[in-house]
Amino acid sequence: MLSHIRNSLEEARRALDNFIANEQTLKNIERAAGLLVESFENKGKAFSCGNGGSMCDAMHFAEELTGRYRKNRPGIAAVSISDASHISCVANDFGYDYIFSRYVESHGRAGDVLIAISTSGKSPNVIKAAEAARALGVKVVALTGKPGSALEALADVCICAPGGDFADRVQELHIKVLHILIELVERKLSPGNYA
Ligand SMILES: O=C(CO)[C@@H](O)[C@H](O)[C@H](O)[C@H](O)COP(=O)(O)O
Ligand SMILES: [Zn+2]
Repeated sequence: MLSHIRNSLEEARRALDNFIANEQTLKNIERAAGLLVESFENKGKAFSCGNGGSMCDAMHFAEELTGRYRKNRPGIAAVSISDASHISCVANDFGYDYIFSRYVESHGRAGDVLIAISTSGKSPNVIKAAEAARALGVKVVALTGKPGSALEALADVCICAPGGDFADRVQELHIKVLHILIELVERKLSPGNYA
């Protein structure tokens, strides 16, 4: 048991070390934060979506913008596409592949930002959301695993977080990226919190 615990933590440390060492990745995080800040400053909003653990990440991201991250400040317009009644209706009537894109089509406006999260970069519903966003002029920030995915090809900015053959290490990097994005947005929109 102990060796599995140690191995898992060391694997996570290696994934994080490799991630930090990629200068382009850090620049992409900076660019993604810039897109979010520009959108919020112009009365835009952020959507976030993903499947399974990535839906939890999408929810986590949005609630810390509308609610609270480190310190109190005015709410910021962000919504995760996770309403169960919407998802059950669209999945039932149109198909699971459309659960996110239909929402983006309903609420998306040019200048908004979609945070599209998929560890494989292959989930059809996340890809369709990115396609719907592009068609509307909504900027796409993709969080994926290995570089070269279909989702990356649709993104204005892609933050690739390679983490091996499984989703878990990738997701652990994604939540770090999401927290950094929130912090960068807060630093820009509520600088007093970081004085
Ligand atoms: O959280 C995990 C695995 O850590 C799973 O629930 C995982 O999110 C699901 O298998 C997703 O369906 C994977 O989708 P994606 O990341 O490839 O788009
Ligand atoms: Zn958090």
